[in-house]
Amino acid sequence: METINLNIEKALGKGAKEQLLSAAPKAEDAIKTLHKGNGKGNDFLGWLHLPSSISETELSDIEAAAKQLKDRCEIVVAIGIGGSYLGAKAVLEALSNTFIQMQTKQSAPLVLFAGQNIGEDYLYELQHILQNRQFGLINISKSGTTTEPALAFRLLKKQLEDQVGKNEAKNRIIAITDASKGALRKLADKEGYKTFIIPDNVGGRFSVLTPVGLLPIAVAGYDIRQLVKGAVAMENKCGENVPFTENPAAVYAATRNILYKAGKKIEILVNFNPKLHFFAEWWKQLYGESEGKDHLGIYPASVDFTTDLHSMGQWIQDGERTIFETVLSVKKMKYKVEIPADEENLDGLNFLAGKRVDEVNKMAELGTQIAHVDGGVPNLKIEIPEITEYYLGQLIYFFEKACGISGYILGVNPFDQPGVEAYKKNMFALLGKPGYEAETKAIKAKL
Ligand SMILES: O=P(O)(O)OC[C@H]1O[C@](O)(CO)[C@@H](O)[C@@H]1O
Repeated sequence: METINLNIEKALGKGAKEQLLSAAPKAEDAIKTLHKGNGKGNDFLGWLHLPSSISETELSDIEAAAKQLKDRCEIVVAIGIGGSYLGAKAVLEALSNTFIQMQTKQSAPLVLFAGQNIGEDYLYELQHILQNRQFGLINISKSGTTTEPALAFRLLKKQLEDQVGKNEAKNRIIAITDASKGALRKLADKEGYKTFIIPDNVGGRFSVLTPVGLLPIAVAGYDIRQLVKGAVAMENKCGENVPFTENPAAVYAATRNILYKAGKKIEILVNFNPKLHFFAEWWKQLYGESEGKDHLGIYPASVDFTTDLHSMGQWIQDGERTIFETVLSVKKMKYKVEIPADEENLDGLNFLAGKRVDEVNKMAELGTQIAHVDGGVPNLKIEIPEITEYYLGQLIYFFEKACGISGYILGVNPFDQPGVEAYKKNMFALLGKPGYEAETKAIKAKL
């Protein structure tokens, strides 16, 4: 099996080797701190050895629960937001047929998502689609108190109970939450739902390799063992005793911090494969919530190329020089589409006849890299042999490990997210939640 490969040749320019080597000690310290568990946020390091510590019993339990839903449901709605949503969404978007919702024959339930927004029309349309369908729910919330998923669950639980009765609904609802705390734990225990636990020491954005991500992925029919296997391979490749230059997570973390110090405040995660769109959304939460604090942190952005070359391409080529790119480059496509010759050649495309579509895409990728580097945009490249469970598992762990290292190099606590509370406090105050009387008064005075 191959491994994903990080290429930083086009990232640092002249003196790259020296720059990288002078950044090595900080990265090595960060790795030591992570592995000793004596740094900031050290009660949230459960992800570090998570892949290699998942047991056969845990995997079988997840697969059995997935089967229970598969046997009963044509649609399963995974309810959650942030880290309780994006990991599963990223993997499913990457692996699924892009037009899965149009397919009439499904070998596994269609996994839809809810609780990741408060869109009334979204929820109305989802409820409408679920009418008279055999559906089930996976309700995911680590805290068990997040408003968005709680609201979606209240609506969908009622609908399910109305459609199949309370007893059968219990066979179709699985809760993934804390072992003892939170409203969801209370509710699940009271109703007698099957539950999975999100370990205390694994933060939401690092939880894709727990049941949070694994259960929806297994329900959709994908091989969670391969996903975990890939993550284990990367856990070894980025291990504590791997020398700096051979540890891709350390090199990535060090490189992005060198660039940040040089004024590159925005990192754009680029894909040339639309299936990776949501992988970038997952990555944005991982890096945004981990590093964006104490008025520090690279702003994680993303684009889908070549689509966005026709919208954001101008800015990237010519705008303020505060950006760098990290390109997710997929080597091998799953399918083959050849461009046909055309006798009339009215579109002038006969020079491409006989080539595969991916050959055109690869030249677009190379051409873009050269143009952007020429335009002053440092370029990192992560080569992914192909989009499979195994390589996605590698990619997930690679980014998680690099995120921990990068956060420590930056000097922040990469494992908390205090800033997210501000909007919640205001929303509750505005909605008049009991207990928020003083905040309600204060916020109303601002209106
Ligand atoms: O799983 P929970 O507790 O519902 O949280 C969902 C998301 O909300 C946040 O806590 C932010 O409010 C994220 O860190 C997390 O991934």
